[in-house]
Amino acid sequence: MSEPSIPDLQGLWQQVIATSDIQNRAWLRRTRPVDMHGSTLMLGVIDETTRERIETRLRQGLETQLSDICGQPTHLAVMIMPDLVVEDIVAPAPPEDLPPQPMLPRSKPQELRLNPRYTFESFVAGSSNRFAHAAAAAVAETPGKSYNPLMIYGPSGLGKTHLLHAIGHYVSSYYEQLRVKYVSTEELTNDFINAISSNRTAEFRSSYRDVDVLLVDDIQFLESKIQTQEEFFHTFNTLHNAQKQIVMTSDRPPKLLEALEPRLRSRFEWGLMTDIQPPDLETRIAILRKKVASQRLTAGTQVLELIASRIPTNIRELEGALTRVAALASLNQQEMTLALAEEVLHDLMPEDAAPVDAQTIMTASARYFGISLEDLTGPSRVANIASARQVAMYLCRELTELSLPKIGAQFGGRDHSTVLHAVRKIGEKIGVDRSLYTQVTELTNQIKQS
Ligand SMILES: Nc1ncnc2c1ncn2[C@@H]1O[C@H](COP(=O)(O)OP(=O)(O)OP(=O)(O)O)[C@@H](O)[C@H]1O
Repeated sequence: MSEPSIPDLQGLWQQVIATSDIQNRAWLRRTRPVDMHGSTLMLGVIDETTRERIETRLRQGLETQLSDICGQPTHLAVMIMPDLVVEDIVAPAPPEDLPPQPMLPRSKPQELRLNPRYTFESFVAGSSNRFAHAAAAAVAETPGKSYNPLMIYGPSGLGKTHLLHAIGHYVSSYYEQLRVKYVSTEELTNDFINAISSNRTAEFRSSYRDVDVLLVDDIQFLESKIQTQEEFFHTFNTLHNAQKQIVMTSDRPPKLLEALEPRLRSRFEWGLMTDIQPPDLETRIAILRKKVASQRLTAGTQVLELIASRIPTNIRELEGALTRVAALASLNQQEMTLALAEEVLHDLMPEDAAPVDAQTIMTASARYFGISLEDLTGPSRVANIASARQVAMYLCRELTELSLPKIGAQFGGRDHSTVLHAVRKIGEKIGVDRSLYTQVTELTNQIKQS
């Protein structure tokens, strides 16, 4: 290979940045190619933190990418150059009011109430979601500048919320000055109703309009809520006029949100609409593989293939099945074998099982645990009642397509974070508490057969 001249080097490095995973790009913008010696690219970085990141986490992937582009094995030599000018390799440009370099990642999921697991890093892109993933990544990189609004739609459990949270994490990590707000449409509606009843609409407005990125989940729940639609219409206009980013998810494309005001529907179609389809088998296996790695589990390819082939559509169910297989393996202190996976899947997915609703799960749970439905949905914190309630919430999340706020509403108007806590707790506990595992399995069977 003849050595590329310096301008070519910039082009080469931009190609590398463009084909890197989104979560790495902010780091790569803190670098600049300086020279090429033989097959070694000298890379300048602005500080020690960036050097360390590249040396410990990114080097291998970057060298593979470089070698692919150059057509021969190519290596990196990284050096700190504090005076490095990095603006001109930033593409596309960040919003004007930002400094040219991204801030160091910082995490504020607590304030934002984002699920820390829902990041771009943990999202598997495949043919069914590639476009939505790329659009979300573009919006996260340059909020308000690429597609506005961005609307991601598709059936339940396919990663829409995951992508919305990933945008929130990315923007709040790399653009310190930008204010991000994430809400479910149920919360938005409740906030609005509370604001009206307590005469605090001005506060409501500023909390939704003084933001740079507004992320609204499950916008289909605005249907038929005339007053909230009216309010959201003005919020939308204010933000859009100010080039603030709006991202929404929905279970349907805007044109099928029939009970939505036409002027709102048409605004939702202004920017980019992108759907997510059920993942193909390979993507499902890749998702399982990623989950196994992140939870430090061990499972052979055959086991993952079996789970992925049995659960063809909903990714939440896919994860639920893996959790159960892992739980039984842990209880039995054995590997996740094919036989064990078969056993769990047989219980979880009997042939011809009809879809179940929350009411069925709640009635069956109350009966199974010998408590009343009132207790299940009431305020009691007595241990056996609270535990039954958590199991019922867990099963509602696993076996239905209801969102966390909707499940909370079924259980006496509880907050979505209470449901999330229950789902996580039961998911973890079934791996260490055999009697709980048995209860959850028996109850699932009863629900599926009812
Ligand atoms: N491509 C993916 N890679 C990794 N995990 C995924 C992917 N898609 C979905 N998941 C996981 O599947 C689960 C369900 O996804 P999510 O809650 O985002 O679905 P959704 O489309 O928003 O569904 P709903 O409309 O019911 O809220 C989550 O735990 C999410 O992390």
